[in-house]
Amino acid sequence: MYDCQLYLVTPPALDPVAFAPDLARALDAGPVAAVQLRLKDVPDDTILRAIDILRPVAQERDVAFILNDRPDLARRSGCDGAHVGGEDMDAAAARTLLGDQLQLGVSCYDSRDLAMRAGEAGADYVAFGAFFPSVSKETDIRAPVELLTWWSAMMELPVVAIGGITADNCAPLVRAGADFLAVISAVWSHPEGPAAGVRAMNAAIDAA
Ligand SMILES: Cc1ncc(COP(=O)(O)OP(=O)(O)O)c(N)n1
Ligand SMILES: Cc1ncsc1CCOP(=O)(O)O
Repeated sequence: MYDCQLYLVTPPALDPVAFAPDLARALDAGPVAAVQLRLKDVPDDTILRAIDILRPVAQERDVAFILNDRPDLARRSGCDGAHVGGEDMDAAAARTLLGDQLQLGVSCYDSRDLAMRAGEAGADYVAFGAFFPSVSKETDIRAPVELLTWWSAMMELPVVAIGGITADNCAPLVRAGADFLAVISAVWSHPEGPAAGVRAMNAAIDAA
């Protein structure tokens, strides 16, 4: 059995009030290690309102609540951490904004160099991807599975795999040493609903 856990990233353009019961049902179908709130191109007060509504749903279930892109807002709103990528800020700047206590995740795409530097700058996990074509985010990057093998053989720091991951294609990522599988559509667009999506992903992780 591999030690790999599910990491949920929220779907785009969500209404937090309508989404909260879906999130609760998905987490109750767990285990889920973390939820990342990922809202793009919206004002700060929209992000803060979504945090107010959704953060307790995760934290009451002992699921870490991570904010995408905005370590500054994460720190002042009770989130457990923030996730940043190359277009947001570098890992050291994010660590400074978060302080010592909150978790920092850093997107490293398919770059070994970015990952090494993120680790040195105080990341709590590095993320590689996209591993497969994603309907949720356009990207030409295709991270090879060997990146996970290389990282996990060499480093203690946890590694997240993201991008087009489904119950049908995740086994090689689990076997290659991914500590977390981050998904959007495999859960939120599952034909039988998000709880079924969580159950299918966890069954596939267990079967890997
Ligand atoms: C867990 C995780 N990994 C990677 C990403 C992608 O982050 P980024 O490259 O900053 O792109 P956006 O998500 O901001 O579009 C992520 N969000 N989460
Ligand atoms: C945020 C992000 N970064 C790389 S791919 C991706 C989207 C992941 O969503 P999905 O699991 O639907 O491919």
